[in-house]
Amino acid sequence: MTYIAIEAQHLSLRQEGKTILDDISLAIPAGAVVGLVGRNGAGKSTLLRCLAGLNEPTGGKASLLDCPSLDLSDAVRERLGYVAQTPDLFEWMGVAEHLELVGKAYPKWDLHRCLALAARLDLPIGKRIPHLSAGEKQTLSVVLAMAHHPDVLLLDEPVSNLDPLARRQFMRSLFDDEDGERTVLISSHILSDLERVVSHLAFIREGKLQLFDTWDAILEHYRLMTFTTELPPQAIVCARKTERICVVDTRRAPQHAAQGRPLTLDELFVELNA
Ligand SMILES: Nc1ncnc2c1ncn2[C@@H]1O[C@H](COP(=O)(O)OP(=O)(O)OP(=O)(O)O)[C@@H](O)[C@H]1O
Repeated sequence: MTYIAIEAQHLSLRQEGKTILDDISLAIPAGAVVGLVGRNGAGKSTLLRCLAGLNEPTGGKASLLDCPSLDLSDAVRERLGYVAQTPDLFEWMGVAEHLELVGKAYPKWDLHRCLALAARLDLPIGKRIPHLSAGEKQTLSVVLAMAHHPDVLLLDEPVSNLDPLARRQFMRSLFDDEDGERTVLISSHILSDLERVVSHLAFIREGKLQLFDTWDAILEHYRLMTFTTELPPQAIVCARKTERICVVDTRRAPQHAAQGRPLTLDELFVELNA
């Protein structure tokens, strides 16, 4: 039976009088690859940090593999990989030393896998950290997060500095057969990359979870159509009523299933943030 690998229950975070996460509830089944999308400042990094136990929420709770994020057991830590938006590297070290140091912290560290991944992603093993480009630093963070065969991966814009070839290689490496079932939550603004790999999408806006659904369901059932008052309100995903445009989940309005047209992920993003 599928279990919930990543969970947020009524997660909220207020900082300096501002609401950053607003009552987010999300249950991600094991094996899902979830794209986390939203505009700049929507709260994606903060949500990932709360899930990883790096930020303490002011309300609600987060858990990974059934373990509270704020009190992760060593066993769960060993099954987790996290890539921060800004790589957190030791500037005085070299790439090889980094791999060795982090490897010692993980009993399941796989040197063969680490070197294979580094080669596949063109990581210059011999360089020192200050001499790495932004993309190379990001690649190193990815290798560090993945070489111990994590079951859960939290990835905060891991490909933003990578060129298209490196991005493709990285996306492929997420699905290495040898790793079996892995749950991934990945934030990215590069929607075309997400389209190729995700099973689910989570849209976040101003700290609120707007939408969480499978990509297949979005493709099959979501339609962009003219807004009319005949549409059942519960079927309307979002609407620009002044322009008489809305997105409808036709599972909740089967009588309107032939109206309008399907949307691309880019279009859905625009409508949800209009
Ligand atoms: N320490 C902090 N104190 C106050 N506000 C903060 C703090 N950290 C982040 N914020 C605010 O929280 C909001 C969410 O930030 P977050 O970094 O989670 O967004 P994001 O969706 O990851 O954005 P981006 O796509 O630009 O990376 C932003 O408005 C940001 O300014």
